[in-house]
Amino acid sequence: MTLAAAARAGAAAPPLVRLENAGLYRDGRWLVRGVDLTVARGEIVTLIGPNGSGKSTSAKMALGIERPDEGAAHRAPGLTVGYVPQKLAIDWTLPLTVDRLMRLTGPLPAGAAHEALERTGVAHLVGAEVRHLSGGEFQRALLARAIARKPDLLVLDEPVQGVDFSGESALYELISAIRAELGCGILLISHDLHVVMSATDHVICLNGHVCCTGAPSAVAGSAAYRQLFGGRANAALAVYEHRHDHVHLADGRVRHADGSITDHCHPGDGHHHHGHAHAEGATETDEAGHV
Ligand SMILES: Nc1ncnc2c1ncn2[C@@H]1O[C@H](COP(=O)(O)OP(=O)(O)OP(=O)(O)O)[C@@H](O)[C@H]1O
Repeated sequence: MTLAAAARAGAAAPPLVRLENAGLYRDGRWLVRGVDLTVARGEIVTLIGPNGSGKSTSAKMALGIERPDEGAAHRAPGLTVGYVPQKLAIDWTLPLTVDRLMRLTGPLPAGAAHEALERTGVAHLVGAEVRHLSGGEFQRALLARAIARKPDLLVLDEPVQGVDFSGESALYELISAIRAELGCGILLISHDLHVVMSATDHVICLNGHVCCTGAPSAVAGSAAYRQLFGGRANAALAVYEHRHDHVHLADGRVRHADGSITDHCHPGDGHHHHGHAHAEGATETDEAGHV
């Protein structure tokens, strides 16, 4: 049964794509190994990890661009995919309009290019030269190109690169809205831990292998994740610590949101307004595991 037929029949959505213990071996080494991931319709799954940790490689195995040397990659029959690659092989010295960019990989139904460009907010740039676009406009044009055929699965490799901070959140909001409208699944690769952690359903943290995986709050609280990202992890973690307005220090004392340190904390002492996490023997750095 095709995906569309399954949806019409109201059948439980099968995974759009699944990697099982997948690994890719090149030039005498494993680029990545042991990757398990599943993306279902309506779900945003995010791959995070340092440079060279195998994020793009894993996405390419999921897409079928690279074939795993061990493990397996499964895609739903008839799956349609929209892909925003991290790098585009474009000759920037040649003229290329946005309209032409939309059709580089094949013809589009009448109106589809306009509709997609409209959805991503850059329809007015249809005749513009791609090389003249700002970072944000370019990413929106690439996103339009990826959604123009209304894919079942969107694979977005660093979709906010070259976009400033305020533009980033607008773009992530747009991506979430598109997920809801198209009902597609999204496999997202991102460096923006802070934003990603609040925008995704499931996080897979890679470092040549799966270092940790789960709901964003669980991954953010894991020691492996914090070791990998250090200070940046703490910033991302702040998203999940909004209920925590104090920290239990290793020596048993309590540091409050206003910076003051007391021997104990009491619900009525005015320092905090919500419940708090008592972490047995927890230090400042692993307290988040108790969110
Ligand atoms: N086709 C290939 N042949 C050989 N090595 C490759 C190939 N593709 C990627 N690599 C290497 O595999 C490793 C993982 O690359 P990958 O692009 O998956 O990392 P990434 O996590 O997406 O990194 P980044 O955040 O820098 O984009 C890197 O060391 C890269 O140089």
